[in-house]
Amino acid sequence: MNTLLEMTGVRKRYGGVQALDGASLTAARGEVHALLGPNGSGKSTLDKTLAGTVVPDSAEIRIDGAAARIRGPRDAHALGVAAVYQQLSIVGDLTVTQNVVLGLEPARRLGFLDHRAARDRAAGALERFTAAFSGRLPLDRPAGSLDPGEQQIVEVAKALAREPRILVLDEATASLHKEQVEVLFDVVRELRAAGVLVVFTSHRLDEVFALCDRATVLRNGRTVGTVELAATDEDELVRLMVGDAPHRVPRPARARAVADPTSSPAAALEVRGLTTDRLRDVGFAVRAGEVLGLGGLQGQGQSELLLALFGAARVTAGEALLDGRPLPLSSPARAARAGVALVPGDRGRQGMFAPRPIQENLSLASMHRRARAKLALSAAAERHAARSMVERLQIKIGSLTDPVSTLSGGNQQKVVIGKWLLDRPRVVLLDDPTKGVDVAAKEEIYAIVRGLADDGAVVILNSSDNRELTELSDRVLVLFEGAVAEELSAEAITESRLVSSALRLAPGESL
Ligand SMILES: Nc1ncnc2c1ncn2[C@@H]1O[C@H](COP(=O)(O)OP(=O)(O)OP(=O)(O)O)[C@@H](O)[C@H]1O
Repeated sequence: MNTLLEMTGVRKRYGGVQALDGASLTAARGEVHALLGPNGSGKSTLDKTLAGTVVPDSAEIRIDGAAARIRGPRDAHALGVAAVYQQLSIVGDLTVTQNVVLGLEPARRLGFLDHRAARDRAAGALERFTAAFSGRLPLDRPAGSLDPGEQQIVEVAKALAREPRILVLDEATASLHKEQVEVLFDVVRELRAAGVLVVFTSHRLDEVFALCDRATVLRNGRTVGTVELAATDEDELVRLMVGDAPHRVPRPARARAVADPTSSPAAALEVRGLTTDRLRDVGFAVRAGEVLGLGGLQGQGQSELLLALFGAARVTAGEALLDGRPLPLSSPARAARAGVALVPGDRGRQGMFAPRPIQENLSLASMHRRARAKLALSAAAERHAARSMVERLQIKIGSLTDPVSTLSGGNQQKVVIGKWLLDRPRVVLLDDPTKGVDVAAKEEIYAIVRGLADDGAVVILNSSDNRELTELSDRVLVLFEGAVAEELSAEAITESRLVSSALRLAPGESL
């Protein structure tokens, strides 16, 4: 093997948490190497150690056989390491070009930045995303005006402009549309052919199998093994990731009675003619105990529909009835009081209060309900409820009183989910809930969602993961351009059918 990178004995402690406890990683040039592990196992910390944004307590790093001292991002850049994280670092007010050249040192002429050279360099990096992509990124627009997927692409372009020999992609596909993921993968394959080492972190095992050559698995801050992906399967990987603990909650024979109109009660939630800036005349009915999936290409109004039902979009026409009574669509506070909960996809902005303690975040949703019942929320009750959710979702924390911002990405998302599920809502709106959540916790979340439905809640699920839609939905509405284009009944919900419905609706729109 043509080894390019060797990291051994990497240790990092944050306060009471031993994030890395002697982790190691050995990878070759011209390889796409996956870094896998449950939430909080230390993947991001290892990525950041390599990129110089985390300084480890101890580590031995060799690049191309030579000892490497990485004490900051500049050291990493000098050694040819560039990294892309899920949290964007682009500056919204700067143009795409300015962002891509940020941190590079473009030629200076007579003391001034040579903007043409900078622009050429940015264009060169964006060019790698194939003509289809770069043509769609307006180089002179403020990057803040682009959609999250495009912003993520700018981030990758920024890393490529450094012409790295090691590229770290840490959950870099999380905000991309499927089509954008494909283009990114083509770029990664080109880099591999050119001898670059790509270290790829993702919770999407389908992506890992599609793209990577080998995988190193971390658990509790230690490396538990490195495998050739061609010689392994998903079960083996999951076993390595979660150990011998039972990780798959057996799928209960879900009562399909809800799908049988003759045996089920009338619709609990009825939506009629719902129209907003992005929705056109959306109508459907959901029974209590039913999980309604939302499918289609991403960005066709699925998130908007959930926001509208949560009172967070400007509804210009239409109405929703819950158990025959009008559901207030004018504010999230009123929707929440009526028993509607939204588990948002974008946890950073909508789902939590990052600087506040974990236990407070877990109990915020239920607070108003208890206050209304004139029950004083004792600190002990808050702690007890939070503790049980932490155990159920295996949220990896130091202490319940630590700020949420200290948790790993996937564990933050678990807090957002836990917060709403503690409240036993009547209508549960899930917007890509398990993005970035590890396989074991995903199964636990699925079990909780099914449990809520079995207890009679109305569940509406938007997911970019077709497998998740097939696992959970009793029925799927396929959306296109803000309208319901097709309805798939239980028997028709397969991954291939979901993909073909989405694509068939948008001929020529696959990018
Ligand atoms: N800045 C920080 N302060 C305190 N603790 C931290 C900090 N960053 C990470 N940790 C802790 O270190 C551990 C490892 O976190 P890390 O982000 O590396 O995990 P991960 O494997 O990338 O998780 P995920 O899959 O959820 O992204 C976690 O328990 C996390 O809470």
